[in-house]
Amino acid sequence: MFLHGSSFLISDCLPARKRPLLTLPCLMTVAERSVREAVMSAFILGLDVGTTSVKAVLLETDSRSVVESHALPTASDISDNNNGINAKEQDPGRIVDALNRCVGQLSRDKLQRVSSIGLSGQMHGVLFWKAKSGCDWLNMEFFTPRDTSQLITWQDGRCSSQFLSSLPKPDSHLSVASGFGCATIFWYTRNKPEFLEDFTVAGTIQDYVTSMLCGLEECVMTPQNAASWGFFNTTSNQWNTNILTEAGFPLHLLPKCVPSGGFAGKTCSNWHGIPAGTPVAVALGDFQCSVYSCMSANTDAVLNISTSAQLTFAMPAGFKPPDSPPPASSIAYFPHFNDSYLAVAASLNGGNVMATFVGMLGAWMKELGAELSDVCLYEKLIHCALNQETSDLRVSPTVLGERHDPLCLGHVTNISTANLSLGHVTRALCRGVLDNITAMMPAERLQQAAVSRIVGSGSALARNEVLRQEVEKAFHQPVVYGQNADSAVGVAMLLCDLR
Ligand SMILES: Nc1ncnc2c1ncn2[C@@H]1O[C@H](COP(=O)(O)OP(=O)(O)O)[C@@H](O)[C@H]1O
Ligand SMILES: O=C(CO)[C@@H](O)[C@H](O)[C@H](O)[C@H](O)COP(=O)(O)O
Repeated sequence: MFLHGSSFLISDCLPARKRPLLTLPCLMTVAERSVREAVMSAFILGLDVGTTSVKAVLLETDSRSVVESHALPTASDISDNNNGINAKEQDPGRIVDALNRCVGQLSRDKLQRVSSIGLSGQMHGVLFWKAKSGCDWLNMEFFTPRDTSQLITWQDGRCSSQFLSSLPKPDSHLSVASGFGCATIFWYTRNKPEFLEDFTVAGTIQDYVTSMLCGLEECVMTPQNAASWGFFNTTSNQWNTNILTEAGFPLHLLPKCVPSGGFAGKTCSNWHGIPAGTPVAVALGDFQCSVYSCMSANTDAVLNISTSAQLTFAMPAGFKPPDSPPPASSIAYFPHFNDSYLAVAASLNGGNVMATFVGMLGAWMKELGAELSDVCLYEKLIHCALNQETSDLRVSPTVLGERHDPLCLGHVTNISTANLSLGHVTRALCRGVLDNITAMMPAERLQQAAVSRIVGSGSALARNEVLRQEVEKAFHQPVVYGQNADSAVGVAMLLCDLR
């Protein structure tokens, strides 16, 4: 299997016939490879700070191929702080610890020849920190967070529909939802203003890591991540400062916007062998980077399923989004690269639905006096569902609601005595994830956009054959799986292409 202790190789997650072509070094003998590496220039380090796991890849610049990759779960969810507000927070200490361990697993000799670092990560969320004391650098080798808040993630549900409707109308084509940085800051301003007094800077988790690596006292952010916070106009690439000021928003917490592909600074210290002074790009969105890694034609649609799920296609060059968002639309237009846009059905319910089911079963078993690890549960559930090719059980798995319809939570229908096995339930759950996202982005929209192929990406898809089978049933178009389907690869490829 693909698990090595608690870590896994990204390429190992794909079935053998679909494995990425990360093989250039394998075609060479060890001797040829060391000679080549000795004279070879450099590697780009691509990092993705995801909701469930962090990933690190080394991309060889001359061949533009991935030569090493690792992923590690962050196990950073905080479960005991709910206080009835439907909070979803993560511990940045655990995230940075997983990132340090993940980078530390890459070959040190290659890390010493990293020429630039690119980060992507989970969008929408917000972390607060103190400008001068956001982290401690230990032994001038790695850093740990110091004066920071928890990360309030994109899954956070504290902003009710009523609260959101009390906010000013943004000057943006993107509406604001719970879990969006600006909505969360508004929530603190109105419900717990003293909390904000402890902090001077805010950003996404990937922006925080970038700032700490570069020793910055401010936060710099790309339009990709700024758009995901809300109250940002992607045509002017500016925050809605007038609207926000009038509404009493703490403007000093807004990051400085820098174009996607730009650099934030240089590493302020040696980091796992990467020399101090290595350029670090401003962090990008994981969604855009996963698309960059695997969309090879503008007739491709990309279906990424990691913790969340996105089905997306590229809008034609020159597309300009409307001035304001269409009401309750399940499709949004997110900035990609070079003034282009992606039309996306961004579902809050992707691989996390399966993870919730696994978590629920694990908890039930514990209460009943039996224990099985999550890895074991995934394996058994997938096995059972592979033996149950179809099911008449219907699972609508929107346990987090959706941004366009937050109150539509999950439900199960058509339950009979004959469809209650684990195989039926898992099969129906996986089908439900696909039914939901294809309802958000109907087949006609894909046809109108002349989409001729679906490219599947994301490790929830790569690690779950039942989900892949349901993908293949859900679309008229042929489905292929991304060769280098991962945000960490995407951000490294982008930096390589920008050289
Ligand atoms: N052992 C496993 N077997 C199959 N699927 C898994 C396993 N562990 C996690 N997953 C799936 O992978 C998802 C997380 O994917 P990942 O790429 O790590 O997320 P992210 O990029 O959001 O951090 C989980 O929500 C779950 O559906
Ligand atoms: O909601 C959107 C875009 O609007 C998501 O696509 C965006 O990628 C967010 O980063 C995800 O929700 C989190 O990403 P992941 O950890 O599930 O990969």
